[in-house]
Amino acid sequence: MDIFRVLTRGAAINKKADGVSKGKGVDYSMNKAKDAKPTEREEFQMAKELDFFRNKRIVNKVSNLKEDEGTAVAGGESDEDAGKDAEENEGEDDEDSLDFQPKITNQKEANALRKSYKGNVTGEDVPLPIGSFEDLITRFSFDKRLLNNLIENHFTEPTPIQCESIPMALKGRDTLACAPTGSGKTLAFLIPLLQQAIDDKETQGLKGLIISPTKELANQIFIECIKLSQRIFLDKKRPLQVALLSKSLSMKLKNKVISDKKYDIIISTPLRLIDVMKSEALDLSSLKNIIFDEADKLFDKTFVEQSDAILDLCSTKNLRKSMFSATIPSSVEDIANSIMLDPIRIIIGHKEAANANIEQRLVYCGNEEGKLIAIRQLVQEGEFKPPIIIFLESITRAKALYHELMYDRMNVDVIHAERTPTQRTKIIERFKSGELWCLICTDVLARGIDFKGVNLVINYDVPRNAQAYVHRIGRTGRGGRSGKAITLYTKLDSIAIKPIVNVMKQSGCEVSGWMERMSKLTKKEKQQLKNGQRHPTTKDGKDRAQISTVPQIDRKKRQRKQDMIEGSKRRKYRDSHKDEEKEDESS
Ligand SMILES: Nc1ncnc2c1ncn2[C@@H]1O[C@H](COP(=O)(O)OP(=O)(O)OP(=O)(O)O)[C@@H](O)[C@H]1O
Repeated sequence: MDIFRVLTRGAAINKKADGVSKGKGVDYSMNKAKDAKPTEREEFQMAKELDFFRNKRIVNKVSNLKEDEGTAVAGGESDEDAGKDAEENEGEDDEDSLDFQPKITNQKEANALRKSYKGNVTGEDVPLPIGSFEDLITRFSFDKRLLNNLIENHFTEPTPIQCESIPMALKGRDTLACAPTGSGKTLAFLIPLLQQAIDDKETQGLKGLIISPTKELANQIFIECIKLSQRIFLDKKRPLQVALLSKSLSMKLKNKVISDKKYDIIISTPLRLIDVMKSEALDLSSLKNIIFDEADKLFDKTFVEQSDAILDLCSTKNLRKSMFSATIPSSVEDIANSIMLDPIRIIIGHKEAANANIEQRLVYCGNEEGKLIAIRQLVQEGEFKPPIIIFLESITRAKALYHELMYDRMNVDVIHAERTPTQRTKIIERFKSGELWCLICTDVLARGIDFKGVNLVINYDVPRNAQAYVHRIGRTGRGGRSGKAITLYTKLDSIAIKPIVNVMKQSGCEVSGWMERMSKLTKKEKQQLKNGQRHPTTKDGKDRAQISTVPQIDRKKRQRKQDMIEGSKRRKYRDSHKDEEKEDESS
């Protein structure tokens, strides 16, 4: 069957005459522009307490503020000019010129606000949340340039996690924060971090460190941080400096080509940071804040030693620590309590639930062959609407599905740990621009990555556990949009599927009687899952059939053809990317 033809029929894409997207002038109907308004129906469907992104127009007073200090944000001026303006404007942000009234002034208002978004905040002496970004001005002398940068980027109202965690951080409190995927946790830690770096302008050297488990996520946080730190100068000549600890920067730091005193905020993966620290190329003695994004990942068995090592390297007294994730198991809470001082615990919604904007579905496929058939059925029924992400449990299986769908002439590519950083970045760019419709990947992309318009997530293989499920499906339904997640399972997944059913229940999905009954894990099954044994008889994944519905003989022929195409592609790719590869190696 020529899946491609069916796919293009079912995909419901609008070919725009004016070609909005970068790629081939194709715009997915579901891939809305950043500031596109939801339809009335969508708006209606969004439960009030789940509308984290109340798209209120920029309040008048804030737009007045922008006009008042237009020079500091006007585009096209040189950094130096901007620096002068910024310097001249300093001290003007007194309360007289900005008579904003804070929205949340007392405990009663705070309680009502928390109830509206199902926020549960506990700890000693918990500060009031903010009800709007304006509240920051009156309560914390928030920097006008930072507020402008928020507005310029269309961040006009804080999301619930931002309402809570920003004041906690600005009050200097350690925080453990859990909020749904796609609900704005990145800004929740970046906004106060930037404000604190501005407040602490006398200090030369690193003040804030953000640790992220993957390069892709570190890069994404860096980009957000750059957006918010535009045109902010700490004194006449010195802009607020943010850096991603890339291979090339770490080399420069090690070789003393760049002074480590240059940066105010650094974003890094654990290993890269430890590597730089081993060479004593980064001084952490002025560090005031450390943030662990995807904290449960950073404190699980893969990363815990590295995260501990990082904490050991941070010698500053009164170092403020924060942990953020969409899933915080109790083991991580225990760690948080052991390393933090009087932490405040913020939970938005239910701790083990998925984002409620995501429609979740399970599809029973009997066996491996059934999974491919299910994909083809989704295509035929018009449900396979790009952009789509498909998750698999291993590199081998991701590659196999990629070849299978390529053979069906679908517009797919694959990302896993064996692809080079350049390849990964390129594929992500193509997917973001709409040029690539379907991204196949392993769990390397399961966490944190913000692809705005993803329509559908397919778990081709059942995720390892409930947390992995929540993060994987969280690549859709982000920023207040709705999304769909389909999990394919076979008879081998009879145990592994149970935690997923439980997440569906916690997230308010309708769960049928049989699912309800099957969701209960026996003691033995719990132990099995703990040991990584996810189906009743054999060790995890070992006897899964290969991904293919094609007879052996055809498969071999097809493989030979595929190898030739791949070989030729690789040669072409190598020729055209020689320089980049060299750069990768040297950086
Ligand atoms: N106050 C806001 N107003 C409008 N959009 C926002 C706001 N805060 C964040 N966003 C947008 O929401 C999207 C999701 O945010 P973010 O990536 O921080 O989610 P997250 O909670 O960290 O998700 P995950 O758990 O998957 O990492 C981003 O596109 C971001 O730009």
